[in-house]
Amino acid sequence: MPQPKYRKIAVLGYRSVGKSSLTIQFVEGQFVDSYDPTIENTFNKMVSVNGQDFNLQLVDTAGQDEYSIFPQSHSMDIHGYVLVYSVTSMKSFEVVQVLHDKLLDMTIKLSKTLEGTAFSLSLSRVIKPEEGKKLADSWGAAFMESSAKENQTAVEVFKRIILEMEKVDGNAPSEEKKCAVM
Ligand SMILES: Nc1nc2c(ncn2[C@@H]2O[C@H](COP(=O)(O)OP(=O)(O)OP(=O)(O)O)[C@@H](O)[C@H]2O)c(=O)[nH]1
Repeated sequence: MPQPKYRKIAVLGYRSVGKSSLTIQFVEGQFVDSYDPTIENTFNKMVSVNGQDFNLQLVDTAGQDEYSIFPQSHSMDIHGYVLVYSVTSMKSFEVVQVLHDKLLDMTIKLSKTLEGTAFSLSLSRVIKPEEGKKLADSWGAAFMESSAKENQTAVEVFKRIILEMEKVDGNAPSEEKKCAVM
């Protein structure tokens, strides 16, 4: 069995888009209904993807807007980024684009996924899935929509970023096998 690979992932986005809920759903398997603005939280989780164990360190960052000064720490020792917007907030969709530009200014090789938190509120949806997909394609990033209420979609988000990081490392899997979360 190969040694676990250590990977650090930052979850970025505008305020109140569900970064913490998504991260906690993945790490603890529960949905947090209350809103408590994050300063910064770090979580650890072991996952196995395609027979390789990953020791993940997840940095749930404070919500940012276009005027926030991008913390230097968010560009150091990070292997992958999950950029989160809410499908119900145009502002959050604009902010991920600003954050992506800031990341590009700081880092050369980026693994990233764009993540639309779906909030299961299709009535108040303002960003169509096609728009998210188009933006992610223009970045060369993976794209998905998920709900922090559903464990499976939260797991899927982090599995995708692991696969993106593997691609950047030149370890593109020949075929998708399985993902186990421990
Ligand atoms: N219905 C629903 N509510 C969600 C979902 N994700 C997050 N929420 C709610 O949205 C609110 C904000 O979620 P957080 O996870 O705290 O958002 P955040 O992006 O971490 O916020 P900041 O720390 O301010 O940046 C909370 O009340 C959550 O319960 C979701 O997928 N569905």
